[in-house]
Amino acid sequence: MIQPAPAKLNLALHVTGRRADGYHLLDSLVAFAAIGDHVSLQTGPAALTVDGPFAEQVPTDDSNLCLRAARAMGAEASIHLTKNLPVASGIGGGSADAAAVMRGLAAQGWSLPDNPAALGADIPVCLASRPLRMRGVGERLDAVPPLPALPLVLINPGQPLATPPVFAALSRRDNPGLPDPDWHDAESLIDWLARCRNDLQPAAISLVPVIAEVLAALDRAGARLARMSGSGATCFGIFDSPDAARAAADALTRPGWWTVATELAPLPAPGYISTKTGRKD
Ligand SMILES: C[C@](O)(CO)[C@H](O)COP(=O)(O)OP(=O)(O)OC[C@H]1O[C@@H](n2ccc(N)nc2=O)[C@H](O)[C@@H]1O
Ligand SMILES: Nc1ncnc2c1ncn2[C@@H]1O[C@H](COP(=O)(O)OP(=O)(O)OP(=O)(O)O)[C@@H](O)[C@H]1O
Repeated sequence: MIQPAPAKLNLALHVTGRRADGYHLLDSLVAFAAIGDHVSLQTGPAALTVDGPFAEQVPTDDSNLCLRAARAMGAEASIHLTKNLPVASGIGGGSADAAAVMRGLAAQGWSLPDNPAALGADIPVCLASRPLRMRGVGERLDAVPPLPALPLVLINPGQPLATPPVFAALSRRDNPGLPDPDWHDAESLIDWLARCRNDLQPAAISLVPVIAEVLAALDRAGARLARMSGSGATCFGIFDSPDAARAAADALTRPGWWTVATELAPLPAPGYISTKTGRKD
């Protein structure tokens, strides 16, 4: 059984506070791209094999989030991961993989872990794998108006960036939350997004300055809006048409950069999981 593990995009991400345990309170519009990793699962002794363009950057020992997800469900599974997404890149690769394993095992009758977020703050939203407003430290998920088709270019400049140092480099942690979700087409969504930010972006640029170059390159290539996702370093640009996105991706190919033209993922197929209820849709 093959499960998609689509790339997570924080189209907007506001940091609104910090809990006593050091985790940050977020308010984020999260969506998923039509590109991602894949996991396939077979019953059998716990094992992991990995292929794909970024296979060499992924740990294959017990620390791999695929194996940790299976273990958290008490399941024995032989897992094959195709790693198409850059690692430590702000698009949730490891969380998407773990969520895909959980979805696959749940479809085979295993129960989801009591607290999927224990493996990563992004796992609840990746389990749902549909556009949502994410709040708290990732556990509060609310529906949003349907998102329009969005032609996208994703660029990762080839420098892995771990999440904790980006949060640590924040200069403010008490920013206002997102404006009320209010869009009905691509134009109104872009207008709404332009009123939002990624509060982690300046902190990430202070650690990996090439992120600013990626954003400027997306702007120059005609992006209607260019922004970093998550804790970086991957950035996305929104374009007027799939042709414009493809042309920009061709023009923005640089040695060491991962550049892809894509779009938002279609809504999840039957079988995806709502974490609030733990039921299959
Ligand atoms: C930045 C986001 O990608 C936005 O979607 C996520 O909030 C991060 O999700 P994630 O990578 O699954 O994060 P985790 O593996 O749970 O946390 C990694 C580290 O990031 C910091 N962290 C993470 C999430 C959060 N709300 N506040 C934090 O301060 C903590 O130092 C934590 O130890
Ligand atoms: N299946 C996996 N895929 C990617 N990374 C994994 C996996 N399992 C464990 N890891 C480890 O998790 C770390 C974070 O990787 P990941 O790609 O999830 O980060 P990220 O893209 O920054 O995620 P986020 O958007 O949630 O911040 C990596 O340094 C890697 O060593």
